Amino acid sequence: MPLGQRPGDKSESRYCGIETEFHDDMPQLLTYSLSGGFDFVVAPLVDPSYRPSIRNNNGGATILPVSASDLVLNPSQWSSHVVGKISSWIDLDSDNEEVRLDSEITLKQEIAWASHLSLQACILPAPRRGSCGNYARCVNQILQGNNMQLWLRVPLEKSEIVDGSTDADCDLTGGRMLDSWECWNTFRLLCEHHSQLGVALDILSSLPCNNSVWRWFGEPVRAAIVHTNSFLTNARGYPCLSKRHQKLITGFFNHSVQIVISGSLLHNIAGDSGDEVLPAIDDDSPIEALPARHELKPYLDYVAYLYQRLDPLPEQERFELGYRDFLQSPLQPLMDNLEAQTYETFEKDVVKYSQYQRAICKALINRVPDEQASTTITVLMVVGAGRGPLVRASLQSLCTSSNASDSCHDIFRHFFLPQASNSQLPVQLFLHPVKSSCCHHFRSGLLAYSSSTDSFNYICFMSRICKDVSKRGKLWHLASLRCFLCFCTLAAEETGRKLKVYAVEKNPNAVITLHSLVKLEGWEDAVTIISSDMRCWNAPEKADILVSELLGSFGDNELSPECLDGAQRFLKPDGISIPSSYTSFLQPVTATKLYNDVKSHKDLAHFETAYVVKLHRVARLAPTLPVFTFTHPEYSNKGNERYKRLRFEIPLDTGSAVVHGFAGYFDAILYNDVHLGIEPSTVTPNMFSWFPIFFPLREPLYVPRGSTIEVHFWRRSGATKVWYEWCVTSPSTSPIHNSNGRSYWVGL
Ligand SMILES: C[S@@+](CC[C@H](N)C(=O)[O-])C[C@H]1O[C@@H](n2cnc3c(N)ncnc32)[C@H](O)[C@@H]1O
Repeated sequence: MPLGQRPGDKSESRYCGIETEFHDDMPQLLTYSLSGGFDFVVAPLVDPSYRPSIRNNNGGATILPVSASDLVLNPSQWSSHVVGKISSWIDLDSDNEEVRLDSEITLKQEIAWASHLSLQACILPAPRRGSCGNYARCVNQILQGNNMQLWLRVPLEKSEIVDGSTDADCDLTGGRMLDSWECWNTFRLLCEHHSQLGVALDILSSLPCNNSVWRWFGEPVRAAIVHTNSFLTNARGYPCLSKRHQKLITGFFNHSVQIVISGSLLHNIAGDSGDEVLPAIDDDSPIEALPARHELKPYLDYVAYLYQRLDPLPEQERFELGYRDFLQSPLQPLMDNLEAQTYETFEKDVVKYSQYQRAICKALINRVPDEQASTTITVLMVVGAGRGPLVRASLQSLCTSSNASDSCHDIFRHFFLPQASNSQLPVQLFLHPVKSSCCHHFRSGLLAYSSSTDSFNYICFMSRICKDVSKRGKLWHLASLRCFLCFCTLAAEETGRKLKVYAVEKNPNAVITLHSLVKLEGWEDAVTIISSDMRCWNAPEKADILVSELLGSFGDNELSPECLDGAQRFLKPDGISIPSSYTSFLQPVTATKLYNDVKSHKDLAHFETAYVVKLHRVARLAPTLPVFTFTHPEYSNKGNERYKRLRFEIPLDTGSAVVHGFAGYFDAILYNDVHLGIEPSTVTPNMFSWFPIFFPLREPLYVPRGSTIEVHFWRRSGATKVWYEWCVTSPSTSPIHNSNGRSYWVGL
């Protein structure tokens, strides 16, 4: 039975398993575990006393001493409720040849039996020593001809450095263990990063430091085995986990990692009768219910409590679930014409347009003093207008371009946000009639701030107000002075600046929409539509303000610099560009899933291509560093080619790590203090127009503890295209990726 109902969560981490000993009555074992509330068992399939050589020497039975015939459960029960546990005694790198051979035979026999049962996964015991070459060879061989997932068991353990030891030392049983991640890394390297090889992490009572733990979130961790001796005891005698353990388990829930409880009952909970809930097995089950309470139920209950305590997934996260770690080709809005569907998605991002509107508003106020507001006409050109959202934002900024309106956004935030969830919010007599055209502005302003869980209430609230406006032609209000200001501001078209707008767009399909928008909104007097590439349009006059949104996930990667260089010809010498600058950022990441997806194409070109991707199962190994900055207008002759060398310091306590590539982001200054971007430390909240970009490496880069990663990035251009090249020179050297743009480029 799932741990709980978390709206939007359909991931594996809803299910919790239990590790069991060998039991020759599998149906009974399963019934006991499922009726105790667990969803699956991690169980040995073969009697642990079995040794192939002993059987052969004795000339004994040739059949495996398995826990049950395949017939005792049906195939869907085997595959949904049983994870096989390979015998823990096996030691494929033993110096003792008999043990080694027995181990190899047993491993193969057990996996063959698990495949026959259609199990989804088997857990492999942790390597017994640092040198695990033969173990890895056998597992690799099995992986080549089998669809089953194999999860290598590894303790989540990293001790301090012992004098005379090297980080690569790894002995999981002999007490010299320094970093279990090293052991995992060696094993998966030997198995060539096979996509069916995962990790089952043993969670012990003490945890290594945070940096080293978070490394694992870029690795294919499938299960976290939490031992009962990791649990503390609360005041009532029940098991609970330390704050750090809780945080870790929450991290696992958010990364689709399944929890498995292991060990024996260590908490004596007097008088706890606990109501039994029988599992909902919808399979055609021959299992007879055994209602005995499971002795580890208190541990399960605690894990379920942690799960149920999670916040529901925000609406945006839910919408983006399907995009997590899904590689997409970046858009090429210059070379290609975007489709209606793509514009539709852009236009839903109210936060983005709200930021633009704020920037335009501030620029208008700075450019035209109040006393000249009614006489000065500002020429504003939206270059790359698409279907018109920035034209709308520009015209709406008129309503907020009086000085009083400077604080309009703050008023929205401070006055409405705390009260909007109050469905009784009074709409009272308002001193100033509001034109219905302001209503749209007001709505988008509020929606821009409606990203909290209360968004539904905002919308309800707004629709009530809007209804009032349209019914009576004016809005009534008598609340606080701040609110009065706010409404005055919204109603202040007559005090706002005067604009003449040009909307320049090269996509003829979007131009059709622009024409109908202008007609629909009655903007014919204010807006002129130009169907042209901004780089070759001969403007009839010069612009005071040039507004564009030509940004990609990496800032300049949709060729904003080249387009705006072409457009600045028709910007007045003292004119303003919105955005005024943008900067790209990079950081090294462990991203096994992305690496495997790129590798699955089996060609070089995919390793030399940048992808747009909603990063999820990644470990960010160092803070971001800025890469390329472009400012507009740009009157120097420095051109748009760039080169940057970056040095990333991985915190010492992280330990060693593997880098599969670099995550890229951008931040743009729209105007003065108004910015927007996706760089993690300054990200614009609730904006969803851009996912990060990912630049892969052809070979995963092993980064020993305490080393620096030195990366080189180039932005290069030719007559028809722009492209990036990249390489690593420390701690080891990679080839230069995408030389001359042979695999990936953006068309001019
Ligand atoms: C990222 S979209 C943004 C569209 C719109 N501003 C929005 O926010 O929805 C970029 C738009 O710029 C247009 N565009 C790109 N390069 C252009 C150029 N050189 N001249 C004119 N339009 C261009 C594209 O066709 C596309 O409609």
